[in-house]
Amino acid sequence: MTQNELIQALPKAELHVHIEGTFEPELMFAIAQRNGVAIPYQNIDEVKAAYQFHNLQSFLDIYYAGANVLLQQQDFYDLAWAYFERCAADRVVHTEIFFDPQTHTDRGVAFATVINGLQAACDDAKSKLGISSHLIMSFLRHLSEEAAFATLEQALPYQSQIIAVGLDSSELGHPPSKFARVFAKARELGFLVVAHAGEEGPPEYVWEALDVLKVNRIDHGVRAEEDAHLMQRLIADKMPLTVCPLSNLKLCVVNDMAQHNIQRLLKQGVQVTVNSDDPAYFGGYVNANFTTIAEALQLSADEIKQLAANSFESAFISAEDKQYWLQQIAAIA
Ligand SMILES: Nc1ncnc2[nH]cnc12
Ligand SMILES: [Zn+2]
Repeated sequence: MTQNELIQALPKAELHVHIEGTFEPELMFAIAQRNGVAIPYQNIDEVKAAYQFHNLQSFLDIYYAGANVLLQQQDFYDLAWAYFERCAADRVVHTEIFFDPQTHTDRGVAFATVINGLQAACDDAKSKLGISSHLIMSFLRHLSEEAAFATLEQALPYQSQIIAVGLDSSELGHPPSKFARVFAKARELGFLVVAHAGEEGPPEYVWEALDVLKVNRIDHGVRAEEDAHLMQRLIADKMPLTVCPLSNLKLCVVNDMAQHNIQRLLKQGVQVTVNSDDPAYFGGYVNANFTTIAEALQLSADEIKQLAANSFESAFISAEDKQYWLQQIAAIA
């Protein structure tokens, strides 16, 4: 079996994907047209030409603009369904999907419109494609903690459909500690918690995510490598990092995939996983992330299998389900 055949054959879980970041230009045009919303592009080539980023913020500006065309429940359904079809093609059998309610509610779209559309697609993914999923509601960290509290309040009627809360958007200048109280409240209510930390931000932000927010997983976390004590802590706690290689390359977190630290982190015993983050913007879904690092870093078959196994170890699924998928992985030669 070639490396790419192995990657294709392995069952995988995706734990770091923003549903708004799966918005392919073709679907964006179709939804813009049916909703009568103008977009600042004439055609698909113009869209793709605009996707040149030099840091996180330059991406976020374009990402939030793209989300503006999403208005109806059907739009959120179509967005998520298109993503699930990509999962099926990549043998992603379980996915934990971020959505950013504030990106939509701040434009006057009801919370119910967003979550009902996404949930209907999750239900169909289970019944038609056999893909299980969870939703993770992410707070936008460039907005206030008060706004995050208001969003948490809006989510309460849907709590059974939301496994965790997260923290995303512009990292620098918005440390995890800014959201200490709202995360404490979310934990008290029974939500699991995750946070983007150590993508562009320093190791101190990863410490805060661990010690102040008390996260169950760190999203990105690649800058943790700069702090030896933090590395020891992540390893001792078996703290998952949801790493997104193509994202890191496109947002200039790394300059060259051959320099990406995911293999070093793996070798040191950090529980790293491979994820797509915003695949419509960064050039590929889960398997493209795997194949790109496998080639650039010369990953061994065992390392590739370990990364797939880590995705289930790190998922918010039952011990029985973890065991089942780990056995499936072990059975692949
Ligand atoms: N990579 C990323 N970092 C922070 N916020 C995001 N929102 C969508 N993608 C993101
Ligand atoms: Zn992300």
